[in-house]
Amino acid sequence: MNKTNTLVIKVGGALLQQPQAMANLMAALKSMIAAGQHVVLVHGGGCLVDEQLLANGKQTVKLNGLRVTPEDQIDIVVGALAGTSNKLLQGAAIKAGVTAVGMSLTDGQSVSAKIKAKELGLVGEVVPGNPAYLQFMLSQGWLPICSSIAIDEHGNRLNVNADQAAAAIAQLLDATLVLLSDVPGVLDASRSLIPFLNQQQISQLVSDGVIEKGMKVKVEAALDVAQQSGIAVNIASWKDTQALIGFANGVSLGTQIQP
Ligand SMILES: Nc1ncnc2c1ncn2[C@@H]1O[C@H](COP(=O)(O)OP(=O)(O)O)[C@@H](O)[C@H]1O
Ligand SMILES: CC(=O)N[C@@H](CCC(=O)OP(=O)(O)O)C(=O)O
Repeated sequence: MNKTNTLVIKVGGALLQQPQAMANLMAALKSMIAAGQHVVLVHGGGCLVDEQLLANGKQTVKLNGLRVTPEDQIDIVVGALAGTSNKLLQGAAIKAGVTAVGMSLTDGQSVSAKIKAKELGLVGEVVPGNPAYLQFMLSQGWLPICSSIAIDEHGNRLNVNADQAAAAIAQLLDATLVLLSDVPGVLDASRSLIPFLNQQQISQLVSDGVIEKGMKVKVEAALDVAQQSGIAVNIASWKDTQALIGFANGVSLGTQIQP
């Protein structure tokens, strides 16, 4: 664990379709917060975005794991991520007895954002900004629940990949980062869990096509944080909440991405 005793936990969107798993996660977070652990929850919601785009007759295009976000899709994306996904998680937190604050990336200038690349449309890249807003909430023992929607200096709403969003928040708070997904961690070509990965092994697995799509974005965000902070980043499943509690007490978890 890091020196600030802060854990940034990112959950992928598939969790939001499983109420029992959300309840289990919130119960685990409640016990961690009661034990004095500071926790920030950053969330995705890619599958809810998919559903809403489909319901509105829109096509989804992804480039290197990132959703191309044209202007005529941004209302739907913001609604699905900063609205439905954020409030589903806040509801689960409140039901579990956790004091939770729903927020998005640019609240209190926590991060600053700009358009990542013209061909991606309204997709943002973010860098750490001012930690004061998050630090205040953590000092109260509250759980900030942060969506991956940002706003740039021109007022444009931007869609940020949630793993990259969590990486920026972890850097902002000098925190330990855990990325929880619907798989036990990074899997090898025969679908076995890889316990440790360094930069060289990651490059090899990416060029072999074993790590691809959303996992490629995730592993690269994890490596970036690990190398900048010197603290390993773990990729694991949100299904095993006991393992998460164990991790807060020093037990290994999923795949460890090493600096
Ligand atoms: N080597 C790999 N190990 C595990 N999952 C992988 C790998 N390569 C690709 N994936 C895919 O990446 C997915 C996780 O990324 P993503 O869908 O973006 O998750 P999340 O929504 O949790 O961020 C897995 O469900 C799996 O389909
Ligand atoms: C630019 C970009 O790709 N944004 C993502 C944001 C949500 C996300 O990352 O959700 P998961 O963590 O559930 O995958 C998207 O639109 O799907």
